[in-house]
Amino acid sequence: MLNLTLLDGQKFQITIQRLCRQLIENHNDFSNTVLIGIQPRGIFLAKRVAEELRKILPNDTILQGDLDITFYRDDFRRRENPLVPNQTRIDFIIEGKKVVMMDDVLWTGRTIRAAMDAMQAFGRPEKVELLTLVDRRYSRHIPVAADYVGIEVDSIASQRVVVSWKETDGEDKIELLSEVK
Ligand SMILES: O=P(O)(O)OC[C@H]1O[C@H](OP(=O)(O)OP(=O)(O)O)[C@H](O)[C@@H]1O
Ligand SMILES: O=c1cc[nH]c(=O)[nH]1
Repeated sequence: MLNLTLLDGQKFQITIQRLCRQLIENHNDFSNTVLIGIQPRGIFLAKRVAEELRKILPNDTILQGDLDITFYRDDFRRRENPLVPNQTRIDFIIEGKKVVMMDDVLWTGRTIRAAMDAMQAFGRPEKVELLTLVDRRYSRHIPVAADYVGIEVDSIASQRVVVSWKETDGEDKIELLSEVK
């Protein structure tokens, strides 16, 4: 396996901060905006973004929840091994709110499609946006585009992008993994 580091350390943090500034530019305060991280790995991004926003806007209430999409996946019945669901934790109203969905990687777009379905159970938002840390370009199976992008990566299907987080993995890092034959 060949591991290429695309982003880490201070540059990783600067990218998160830039995404926060872009959110502030578009949303001003966060009184009508909520952040939703997609389980399992989008929640690390959503929590980090929420933490940074709270530092920049200490007087704002930043609402952040976790959305599990397991039962909305289009391959739910096709999997050989049963999928184990994660927790959904949305303890606020999303009806009429601006929702910023977050996931670490955007690839085929199927996770985001499932997230749109899963979110319907919680009401009708005024608007939904998508923030992703890594956009693997030209690989969509579904017409999904992100409104906020950390980095864009050109890659082939056999490669994999892996995002590591300081909180759980010991360091902030985005890697592109390629199989060497
Ligand atoms: O745009 P997509 O093709 O849906 O890929 C993006 C998703 O893939 C990853 O999850 P995971 O490692 O669980 O992959 P999986 O959804 O393919 O199982 C990642 O954390 C995103 O949620
Ligand atoms: O490269 C990829 C593709 C899907 N999901 C990931 O986490 N990485």
